[in-house]
Amino acid sequence: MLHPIELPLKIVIGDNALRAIPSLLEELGVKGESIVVISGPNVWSKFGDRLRSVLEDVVEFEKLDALQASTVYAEQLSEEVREYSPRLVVGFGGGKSIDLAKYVAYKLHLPMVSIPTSPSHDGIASPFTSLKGLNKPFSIRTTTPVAIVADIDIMSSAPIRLIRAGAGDLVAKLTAIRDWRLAHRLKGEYYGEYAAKLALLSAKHVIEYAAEIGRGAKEAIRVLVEGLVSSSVAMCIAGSTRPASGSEHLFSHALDLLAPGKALHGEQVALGTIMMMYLHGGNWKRVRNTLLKLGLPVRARDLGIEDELVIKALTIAHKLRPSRYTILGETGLTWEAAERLARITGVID
Ligand SMILES: NC(=O)C1=CN([C@@H]2O[C@H](COP(=O)(O)OP(=O)(O)OC[C@H]3O[C@@H](n4cnc5c(N)ncnc54)[C@H](OP(=O)(O)O)[C@@H]3O)[C@@H](O)[C@H]2O)C=CC1
Ligand SMILES: O=C(CO)COP(=O)(O)O
Ligand SMILES: [Zn+2]
Repeated sequence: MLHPIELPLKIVIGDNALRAIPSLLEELGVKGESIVVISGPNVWSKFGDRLRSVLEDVVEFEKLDALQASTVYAEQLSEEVREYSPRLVVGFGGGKSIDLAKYVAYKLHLPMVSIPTSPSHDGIASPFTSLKGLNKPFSIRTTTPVAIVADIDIMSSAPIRLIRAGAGDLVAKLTAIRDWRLAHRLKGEYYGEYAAKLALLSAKHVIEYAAEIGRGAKEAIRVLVEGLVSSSVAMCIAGSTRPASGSEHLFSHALDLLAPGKALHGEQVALGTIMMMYLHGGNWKRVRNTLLKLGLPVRARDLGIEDELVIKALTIAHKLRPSRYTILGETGLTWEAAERLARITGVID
């Protein structure tokens, strides 16, 4: 079977990285052309002027609102963008804006540039998009950003909760990789050792700097962003989210169905990692301590999620993506096993 790998062409990370945009657009052959920027209202009111000042002398641009990460909204936005006949689409903001821009670019067969304003998850350089309203709660493949501009000044000003969530999404690779290896051994699933090692490296990287990231220290945000990019690249190489998403993500997807909007993606997968590490027989206490250092919640209660919902999520998680084998097995956990797991690991009282 062919295994095409699509990688971003250019990744610019650093202080005031927005200044690299004019030359980047020239390299991409869109100087003097029309482009569309998709961005949310908070981000645009905070940083819109900065982006405008680097774009206005180089391209004609239209800014469209990123309001909802849903398929209905993404389809509507695609039709609006089509009317401007742009040569390129930019996503400027958190996960919602980047995901919408990836989807629109995919629908219109356009290149996409990712300009994340928060280090909140590892979709910033990957070809995967999470939208509500799909008939599955997990991401779909859309388009790999042709370039990523990660401005550390802007990203380090994101709310601390978003920063910590991004670190949680990387800690999750500890169990995602174990699940992938298990699926390879038990089910003969393709396993890419290089992609797995790269994803694992991103987790080890944030664990080493957990205290600094937890405080939101600017130098540590760069470490976090590099980890997020590295995990994204692992997904590009694997051709799927397998190196980045295992049973801990299934648990989070189950919570999204049962308790939508309560907690951030990275917070939920981090909580899942404690429990899935216990099931894998690994050092779950070390995972828990890392989350504490990062300032991430280690109890469902601290995320406003009732104990009962945690147990329920654990019992349905295995059904959400039956093609992806994990430590939860094909039949999943009984209510009693799920309750015991959540109690032993301190996720519920
Ligand atoms: N593709 C993938 O692999 C993945 C995608 N996701 C998806 O990403 C989304 C969540 O992303 P997330 O970034 O957590 O949330 P959002 O994109 O919803 O952003 C959260 C809030 O933070 C604001 N914000 C972003 N950056 C800054 C900043 N620097 N300063 C101040 N405010 C800021 C946003 O403003 P505004 O409203 O202006 O945007 C928004 O109000 C979900 O839709 C989730 O499904 C999650 C994991 C993986
Ligand atoms: O969140 C992701 C990787 O961190 C994407 O995973 P899913 O494919 O499970 O949505
Ligand atoms: Zn994730």
